[in-house]
Amino acid sequence: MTARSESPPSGDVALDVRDLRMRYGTKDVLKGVSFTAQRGEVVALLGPNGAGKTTTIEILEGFRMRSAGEVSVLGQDPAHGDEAWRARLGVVLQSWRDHGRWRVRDLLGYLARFYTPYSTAEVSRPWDVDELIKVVGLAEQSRAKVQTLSGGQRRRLDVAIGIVGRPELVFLDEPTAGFDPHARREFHDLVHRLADFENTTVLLTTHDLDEAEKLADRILVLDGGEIVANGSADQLARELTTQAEVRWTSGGHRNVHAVAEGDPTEFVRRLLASDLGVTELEVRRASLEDTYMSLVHRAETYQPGSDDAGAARADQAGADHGETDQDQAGPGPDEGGRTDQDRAEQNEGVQS
Ligand SMILES: Nc1ncnc2c1ncn2[C@@H]1O[C@H](COP(=O)(O)OP(=O)(O)OP(=O)(O)O)[C@@H](O)[C@H]1O
Repeated sequence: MTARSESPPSGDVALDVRDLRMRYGTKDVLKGVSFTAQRGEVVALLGPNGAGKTTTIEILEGFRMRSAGEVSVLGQDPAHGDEAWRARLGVVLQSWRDHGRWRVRDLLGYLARFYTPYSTAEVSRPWDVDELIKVVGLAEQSRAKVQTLSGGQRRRLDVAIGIVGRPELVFLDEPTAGFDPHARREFHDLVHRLADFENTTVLLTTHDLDEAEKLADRILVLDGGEIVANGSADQLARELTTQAEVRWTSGGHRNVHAVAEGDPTEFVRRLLASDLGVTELEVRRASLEDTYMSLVHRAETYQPGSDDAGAARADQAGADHGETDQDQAGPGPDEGGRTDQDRAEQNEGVQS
């Protein structure tokens, strides 16, 4: 591993990842991933199955050796992290099935004791077990055997185990998989509490865009081995998909027009000024899900040298030129950039 070539991160930086690369055999899974996370920041790592999220987290936790790149986790290279450094981290893995015969409180109490030597003037370790049990919503199950817990309760226990040492940085790999909406909301409150009151940095992976939007200060989208987006949910929706959909009814037909770039106001103004007899006008901004899908789609179809790239571009061109009758009847020129899905919706709108 090379020495750090740039200045070390400031004390407010919990995670500093530069040009991280990971190769399994001949397969490059991470191709130069760079990002930082500040103390107290909640960062969500999104990406399709197999994008390399778990690999990234495992490298940052020190469980997996990277192929190349520079990584600093709480000021330490995880490849050389000692016990004292590890005590400052919390880890919640995807699945963990063990200690079934232990009772919830006994297990947490047992694990908590390992953190006592790592208590500092700034951070008192471990977490008081009874308080922690309340915080994660397991007070009623405190005396229950772990094997009797439901899936959601079990996941809460996983989280409790991950934070019992009052970590400064928590890695959560798909923490709410299997949660019901109530448990999910309680978990979100817990993450906010960790970040806001304990100044804990949280790096979580999720497939739930709604969750990423609600929880994360910043969203990283990993695809094709690279970070293809990095920003708040609002920034991603604003900067990456400027697309909006204008829907209206005229002459008994539903219509959809995708405004790919800029402000839909001008289109709407022309629409209303036209003699189309417009009713039920609705302007819908791209959601985070739209943004995410278009990002991943873009990253997957536009890889240089990929056999699919030409076909994908041809598809895109087809979509751009695939004007429907309704487009021609519309109030102005097509802003272009529609996807196949948009086109399908348009056709559906025209025919309905
Ligand atoms: N130990 C390993 N040996 C070889 N290949 C691996 C190994 N671990 C992961 N991979 C491969 O690396 C890629 C990234 O896997 P990873 O588990 O990091 O993705 P992920 O983004 O977490 O996926 P998911 O959303 O499905 O959990 C996948 O193609 C996977 O098959």
